[in-house]
Amino acid sequence: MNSLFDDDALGIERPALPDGAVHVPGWLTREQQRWLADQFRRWAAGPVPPHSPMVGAHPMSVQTVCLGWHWRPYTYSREAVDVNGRRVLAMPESMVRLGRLALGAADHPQAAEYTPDTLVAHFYDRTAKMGMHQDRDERSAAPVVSLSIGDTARFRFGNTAHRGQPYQDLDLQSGDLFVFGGPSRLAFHGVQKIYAGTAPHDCGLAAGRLNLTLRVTGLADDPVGKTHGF
Ligand SMILES: O=C(O)CCC(=O)C(=O)O
Ligand SMILES: [Fe+2]
Repeated sequence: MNSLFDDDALGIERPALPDGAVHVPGWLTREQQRWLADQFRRWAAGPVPPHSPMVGAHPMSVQTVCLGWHWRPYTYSREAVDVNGRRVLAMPESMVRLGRLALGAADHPQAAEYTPDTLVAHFYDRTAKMGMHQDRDERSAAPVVSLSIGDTARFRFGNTAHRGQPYQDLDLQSGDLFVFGGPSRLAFHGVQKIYAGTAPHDCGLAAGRLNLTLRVTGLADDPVGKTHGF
Protein backbone atom coordinates (compact mmCIF):
# COMPACT_ATOMS: atom_id res chain seq x y z
CA MET A 1 0.00 0.00 0.00
CA ASN A 2 2.79 2.40 0.94
CA SER A 3 4.43 1.81 -2.41
CA LEU A 4 1.52 3.61 -4.09
CA PHE A 5 2.84 6.81 -2.62
CA ASP A 6 6.56 6.30 -2.35
CA ASP A 7 9.08 8.43 -4.24
CA ASP A 8 9.50 5.97 -7.11
CA ALA A 9 5.78 5.64 -7.71
CA LEU A 10 5.36 9.40 -7.70
CA GLY A 11 8.26 9.82 -10.11
CA ILE A 12 10.29 11.84 -7.61
CA GLU A 13 13.99 11.59 -8.35
CA ARG A 14 16.01 10.51 -5.37
CA PRO A 15 19.57 11.88 -5.29
CA ALA A 16 22.13 9.25 -6.25
CA LEU A 17 24.11 7.74 -3.41
CA PRO A 18 27.79 8.69 -3.34
CA ASP A 19 30.23 6.49 -5.29
CA GLY A 20 30.84 3.17 -3.58
CA ALA A 21 27.47 3.08 -1.78
CA VAL A 22 24.77 0.77 -3.14
CA HIS A 23 21.26 0.10 -1.83
CA VAL A 24 19.54 -3.06 -3.04
CA PRO A 25 15.96 -3.01 -1.72
CA GLY A 26 14.33 -6.37 -0.99
CA TRP A 27 17.46 -8.39 -1.69
CA LEU A 28 16.84 -11.14 0.89
CA THR A 29 13.82 -13.36 0.40
CA ARG A 30 11.46 -13.78 3.35
CA GLU A 31 12.77 -17.33 3.78
CA GLN A 32 16.34 -16.04 3.98
CA GLN A 33 15.25 -13.36 6.45
CA ARG A 34 13.61 -15.98 8.67
CA TRP A 35 16.70 -18.18 8.49
CA LEU A 36 18.98 -15.29 9.43
CA ALA A 37 16.70 -14.27 12.32
CA ASP A 38 16.92 -17.89 13.56
CA GLN A 39 20.70 -17.83 13.25
CA PHE A 40 20.76 -14.63 15.29
CA ARG A 41 18.80 -16.32 18.09
CA ARG A 42 21.34 -19.15 18.04
CA TRP A 43 24.31 -16.78 18.17
CA ALA A 44 22.62 -14.85 20.98
CA ALA A 45 22.37 -18.07 23.04
CA GLY A 46 26.10 -17.89 23.67
CA PRO A 47 28.89 -18.17 24.56
CA VAL A 48 28.63 -14.37 24.52
CA PRO A 49 25.14 -12.94 25.12
CA PRO A 50 23.89 -9.78 23.41
CA HIS A 51 25.09 -6.66 25.18
CA SER A 52 25.08 -2.90 24.69
CA PRO A 53 28.59 -1.76 23.72
CA MET A 54 29.86 1.17 25.78
CA VAL A 55 30.87 4.38 24.06
CA GLY A 56 32.90 5.93 26.83
CA ALA A 57 30.56 5.89 29.83
CA HIS A 58 27.40 5.50 27.74
CA PRO A 59 25.85 2.23 26.60
CA MET A 60 24.69 2.13 23.00
CA SER A 61 20.94 1.54 22.64
CA VAL A 62 21.40 -1.56 20.46
CA GLN A 63 22.00 -5.12 21.68
CA THR A 64 25.01 -6.58 19.93
CA VAL A 65 26.43 -10.04 19.24
CA CYS A 66 29.59 -10.61 17.18
CA LEU A 67 31.07 -13.54 15.31
CA GLY A 68 34.68 -14.04 14.24
CA TRP A 69 35.99 -10.98 16.02
CA HIS A 70 34.30 -9.20 18.89
CA TRP A 71 33.83 -5.52 18.17
CA ARG A 72 33.60 -2.78 20.75
CA PRO A 73 34.32 0.92 20.27
CA TYR A 74 37.08 1.28 18.99
CA THR A 75 38.73 -2.09 18.71
CA TYR A 76 38.38 -5.82 17.98
CA SER A 77 39.42 -8.80 20.04
CA ARG A 78 38.78 -12.53 19.88
CA GLU A 79 37.35 -12.55 23.41
CA ALA A 80 34.41 -10.45 24.54
CA VAL A 81 36.49 -8.72 27.20
CA ASP A 82 33.73 -6.17 27.90
CA VAL A 83 31.03 -8.85 28.36
CA ASN A 84 32.09 -12.17 29.88
CA GLY A 85 35.59 -12.75 28.53
CA ARG A 86 34.52 -15.71 26.39
CA ARG A 87 35.79 -16.20 22.88
CA VAL A 88 33.18 -15.33 20.27
CA LEU A 89 31.81 -17.94 17.86
CA ALA A 90 33.77 -18.50 14.66
CA MET A 91 32.72 -16.74 11.49
CA PRO A 92 30.47 -19.23 9.66
CA GLU A 93 31.35 -20.12 6.08
CA SER A 94 27.71 -19.44 5.19
CA MET A 95 28.15 -15.80 6.19
CA VAL A 96 31.25 -15.48 4.02
CA ARG A 97 29.25 -16.84 1.10
CA LEU A 98 26.41 -14.47 1.91
CA GLY A 99 28.88 -11.58 1.82
CA ARG A 100 30.10 -12.63 -1.62
CA LEU A 101 26.55 -12.92 -2.93
CA ALA A 102 25.77 -9.51 -1.47
CA LEU A 103 28.71 -7.84 -3.19
CA GLY A 104 27.72 -9.61 -6.40
CA ALA A 105 24.23 -8.15 -6.10
CA ALA A 106 25.83 -4.73 -5.63
CA ASP A 107 27.94 -5.27 -8.79
CA HIS A 108 31.17 -5.08 -6.86
CA PRO A 109 34.18 -6.23 -8.91
CA GLN A 110 35.79 -8.11 -5.98
CA ALA A 111 32.70 -10.08 -4.95
CA ALA A 112 34.31 -13.50 -5.49
CA GLU A 113 37.33 -12.75 -3.27
CA TYR A 114 35.44 -10.99 -0.50
CA THR A 115 36.21 -12.75 2.80
CA PRO A 116 34.56 -11.00 5.73
CA ASP A 117 36.05 -12.20 9.02
CA THR A 118 33.59 -10.56 11.39
CA LEU A 119 29.84 -10.26 11.63
CA VAL A 120 28.37 -7.68 13.98
CA ALA A 121 24.66 -8.23 14.66
CA HIS A 122 22.68 -5.44 16.30
CA PHE A 123 19.15 -5.75 17.60
CA TYR A 124 17.22 -2.47 17.69
CA ASP A 125 14.10 -2.19 19.81
CA ARG A 126 11.58 0.52 18.89
CA THR A 127 13.58 3.20 20.73
CA ALA A 128 17.10 2.26 19.62
CA LYS A 129 19.20 4.45 17.33
CA MET A 130 22.80 4.76 16.27
CA GLY A 131 24.62 8.07 16.11
CA MET A 132 26.56 9.21 13.06
CA HIS A 133 29.91 7.41 12.96
CA GLN A 134 32.51 5.93 10.62
CA ASP A 135 33.36 2.21 10.54
CA ARG A 136 37.08 2.74 10.97
CA ASP A 137 38.26 0.13 13.43
CA GLU A 138 39.31 -2.14 10.56
CA ARG A 139 42.70 -2.25 8.88
CA SER A 140 41.23 -3.38 5.59
CA ALA A 141 39.62 -1.09 3.02
CA ALA A 142 37.26 -3.89 1.88
CA PRO A 143 33.59 -2.90 1.65
CA VAL A 144 31.06 -3.22 4.45
CA VAL A 145 27.91 -5.27 3.79
CA SER A 146 24.81 -4.43 5.81
CA LEU A 147 21.55 -6.41 5.90
CA SER A 148 18.27 -5.37 7.50
CA ILE A 149 15.52 -7.61 8.90
CA GLY A 150 12.35 -6.58 10.74
CA ASP A 151 11.16 -3.04 11.37
CA THR A 152 12.12 -0.38 8.84
CA ALA A 153 14.95 1.95 9.85
CA ARG A 154 15.53 5.52 8.83
CA PHE A 155 19.20 5.38 7.82
CA ARG A 156 21.39 8.43 7.24
CA PHE A 157 24.33 8.08 4.87
CA GLY A 158 26.70 10.99 4.65
CA ASN A 159 30.16 12.03 3.59
CA THR A 160 33.66 11.01 4.67
CA ALA A 161 34.64 14.40 6.15
CA HIS A 162 32.19 15.01 9.02
CA ARG A 163 28.76 14.18 10.45
CA GLY A 164 26.98 17.06 8.78
CA GLN A 165 25.56 17.74 5.32
CA PRO A 166 25.72 16.49 2.67
CA TYR A 167 23.93 13.35 3.74
CA GLN A 168 20.97 11.39 2.51
CA ASP A 169 18.19 9.80 4.55
CA LEU A 170 16.75 6.56 3.26
CA ASP A 171 14.57 3.83 4.65
CA LEU A 172 16.09 0.38 5.07
CA GLN A 173 13.32 -2.20 5.02
CA SER A 174 13.28 -5.86 5.90
CA GLY A 175 15.39 -7.70 3.34
CA ASP A 176 17.34 -4.67 2.13
CA LEU A 177 21.05 -4.81 1.38
CA PHE A 178 23.30 -1.80 1.74
CA VAL A 179 26.97 -1.87 0.72
CA PHE A 180 29.54 0.82 1.25
CA GLY A 181 33.08 0.59 -0.05
CA GLY A 182 35.61 2.41 -2.20
CA PRO A 183 35.29 6.19 -1.84
CA SER A 184 32.35 5.70 0.57
CA ARG A 185 34.05 3.15 2.84
CA LEU A 186 34.66 5.75 5.54
CA ALA A 187 31.44 7.71 5.09
CA PHE A 188 29.63 8.76 8.26
CA HIS A 189 26.34 6.95 8.76
CA GLY A 190 23.79 6.26 11.46
CA VAL A 191 20.28 5.09 12.29
CA GLN A 192 17.93 7.97 13.04
CA LYS A 193 14.89 5.96 14.07
CA ILE A 194 13.05 2.68 13.93
CA TYR A 195 9.51 2.62 12.57
CA ALA A 196 7.90 0.39 15.18
CA GLY A 197 5.35 -2.10 13.91
CA THR A 198 6.58 -2.16 10.29
CA ALA A 199 8.22 -5.60 10.39
CA PRO A 200 6.57 -7.88 7.81
CA HIS A 201 4.64 -10.67 9.56
CA ASP A 202 6.72 -13.38 7.89
CA CYS A 203 10.27 -11.97 8.25
CA GLY A 204 11.13 -14.04 11.35
CA LEU A 205 11.14 -11.09 13.74
CA ALA A 206 7.89 -10.10 15.44
CA ALA A 207 9.14 -6.69 16.52
CA GLY A 208 12.30 -4.63 16.34
CA ARG A 209 15.06 -4.61 13.77
CA LEU A 210 18.05 -6.81 13.19
CA ASN A 211 21.07 -5.44 11.36
CA LEU A 212 23.80 -7.82 10.26
CA THR A 213 27.02 -6.10 9.27
CA LEU A 214 29.85 -8.00 7.58
CA ARG A 215 33.34 -6.52 7.59
CA VAL A 216 36.94 -7.47 6.88
CA THR A 217 39.00 -6.49 9.93
CA GLY A 218 42.38 -7.09 8.27
CA LEU A 219 43.56 -8.38 11.66
CA ALA A 220 45.45 -11.60 12.31
CA ASP A 221 46.05 -13.58 15.47
CA ASP A 222 49.63 -13.41 16.56
CA PRO A 223 51.59 -16.56 17.43
CA VAL A 224 51.16 -16.18 21.18
CA GLY A 225 47.41 -15.94 20.83
CA LYS A 226 47.01 -12.31 21.69
CA THR A 227 45.23 -9.95 19.39
CA HIS A 228 47.09 -7.10 17.83
CA GLY A 229 46.55 -3.84 19.60
CA PHE A 230 45.90 -0.56 17.93
O1 LIG B 1 22.07 -0.76 11.79
C1 LIG B 1 22.57 -0.26 10.78
O2 LIG B 1 21.99 -0.20 9.71
C2 LIG B 1 23.96 0.34 10.88
C3 LIG B 1 24.89 -0.39 11.80
C4 LIG B 1 26.24 0.24 11.81
O3 LIG B 1 26.44 1.28 11.26
C5 LIG B 1 27.36 -0.41 12.47
O4 LIG B 1 27.21 -1.49 13.04
O5 LIG B 1 28.48 0.14 12.46
FE1 LIG C 1 28.55 1.61 11.07
